[in-house]
Amino acid sequence: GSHKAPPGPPGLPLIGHLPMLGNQPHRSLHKLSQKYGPIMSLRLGSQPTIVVSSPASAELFLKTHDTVFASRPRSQAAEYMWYGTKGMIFSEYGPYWRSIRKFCTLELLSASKIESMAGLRRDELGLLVESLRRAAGAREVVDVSEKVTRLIEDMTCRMLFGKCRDERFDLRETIHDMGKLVGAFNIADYYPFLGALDLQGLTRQLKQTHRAIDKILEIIIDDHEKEADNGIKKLDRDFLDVILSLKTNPKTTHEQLAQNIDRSSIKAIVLDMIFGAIDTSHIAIEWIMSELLRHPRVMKLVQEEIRNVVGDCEVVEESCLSELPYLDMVVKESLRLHPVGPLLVPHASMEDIVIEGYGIQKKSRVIINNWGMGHDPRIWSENCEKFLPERFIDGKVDIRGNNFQLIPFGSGRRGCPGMHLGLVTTKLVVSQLVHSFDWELPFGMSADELDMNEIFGATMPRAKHLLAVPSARFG
Ligand code: HEM
Repeated sequence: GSHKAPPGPPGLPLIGHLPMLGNQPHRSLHKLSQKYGPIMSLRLGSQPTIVVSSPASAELFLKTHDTVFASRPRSQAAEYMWYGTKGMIFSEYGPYWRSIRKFCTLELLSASKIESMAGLRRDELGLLVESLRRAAGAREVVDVSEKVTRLIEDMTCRMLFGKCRDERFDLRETIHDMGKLVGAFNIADYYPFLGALDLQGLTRQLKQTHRAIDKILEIIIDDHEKEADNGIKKLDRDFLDVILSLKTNPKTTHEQLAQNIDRSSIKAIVLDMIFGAIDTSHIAIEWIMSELLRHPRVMKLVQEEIRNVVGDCEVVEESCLSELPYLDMVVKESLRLHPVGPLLVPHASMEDIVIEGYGIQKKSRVIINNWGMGHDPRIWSENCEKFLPERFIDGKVDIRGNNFQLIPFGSGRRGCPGMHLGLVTTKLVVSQLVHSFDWELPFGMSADELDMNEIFGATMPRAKHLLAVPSARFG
C-alpha cells in the first residue's frame, strides 16, 4: 500500500534483527522502542514483526482493532508441541479456536467451576503448610520455588485429572522446558528455508520435549479410559472426563468441538490447560514472595491486613480474598515488575490495516512488550524500578485488561481465559504462606543480595530458586 511501515532499526542482511535480540529480548526490544517509538517494525524474515510498547498503542492493537489482531502467527513450537496447532493458545482465530475457548471457559475456568474446586486447593495448601511447619520447627532453609511449583502442579493435576502428581513422570520439568522453548525466537519461524538447518538446536529440543509430554498425556488418558472401561463411577468428573466424553456422547453445548475432536486435539487442549495453569501461577507467587522478602515493611502490612480479616483462624478461606485490597496492590506491583508473560503471546494480523498512519501488512507478527511498559518511567515515574504497591492506592488501575499500562493477562479476545483461576490461586497461596509463617532470607543474606534475575521465555521465572526460612506464627 501507500502507507509506510512503522520505523525500526536498520537490519543486517538475511538474518535481519534476530542477533540484536540476545538472550533478554524483552529488554533489548524495550531499549530499541525508546529510540524508534511505541509502534516499531523489525525485519525478521519474510513476515514483518511489529513491536508495540506504549499503553495507547497497545489499546489500538488489543481493543480498537482487536478483531484484526486476534490471530496467532504460525510457529514450529505450536506445530510440534500442540499436535499440529490443535490447541487454543497458539491456534489461529476462527471457529475451531472459538469452540475450544468456549469449552474450556465453561467446563473449567468459569467462576462457579473454580469455586467448586476450592476444596482441593485447600487440601493441597494444607499439606504444604504442614510440611513447612516441620521445616520451621527444625529452622530449615526451604526451597520456596520448589515447594510452590510442586503445590501448583498437584493442584492442577487434581483439577484436570482428579489425582496428584504421578511417580511415573516429571510434569514440572517438562513444562519448564516448554516455557523456554515456546518463547524462544526460533529462526525457523522467520526464515523457513533455514529451518532444516536447525541452527539453534530448537527443533531437536522441541521434538524431544514433545515426546516427553506426549508420553505423559498418554499415560494419563489411558488411566482414565481404563477406569471408564472398568465401569468406575466417579462422583466428581474432572476436566479430562468431560473432554473424553465429547467423543462418546457429544453434548449439545459443545457440538461443534465434539465434531472436530480426536485424540491429538484432546491432548493439545489438555496441554493448553496444563501449560496455562502450571507455568504461570507458581512464577507469579515466587516473584511476589521474593519482593515481600526484600520489603519487610510491605510484608508486615500484608500480614496485618490478612490477620484483620481472617482473625485467629489459621486457614485463609478463598471467600476472604476479596477483602484484601493491599494484597491486590502487591500482586499488581509484582506483576508490573515481573510479568509472567513478558511479551504476552504473539498476535498476528488477519488483514492489511493502517494504524497511526503506518501500513501494517496482513500476517504481521505483533509483539506487545508487556515487560517494557511495566519498566517505563514515562508511565510509572522515575521510581518505576522500585517495588511500591502504594502506587496503586487510588484504585484506578486494574489488571483485568481495562488499563493498558498494566496488562499481565493481556486484553481482548485473546486475553487470558484463566485469569480468575490464576488470581485466586496466586492470592490464596501467598496469603496463606505469609499468614501462617514469618519469612527470612537464609544465611544472613541481606535484601539487596537476593538474586532477582529472570530467565526469558514465553513465561519468565526467577533464574535462581527462592530460598527462605519460615517460622510458624501459629502454635
Ligand atoms: C497468574 C497467572 C496467569 C497469567 C499472568 C497469565 C497470563 C496470560 C497471558 C499474558 C496470555 C496471553 C494474552 C495475549 O495473547 O494477549 C495468556 C493466555 C492464555 N492463558 Fe493465561 N495466565 C495465567 C494463568 C492461566 C491459567 C490458570 C490458565 C488455565 C488453566 C491459563 C490459560 C491461558 C490460555 C489457554 C491462554 C491462550 C488464550 C488464547 O489464545 O485464546 N492462564 N495468559
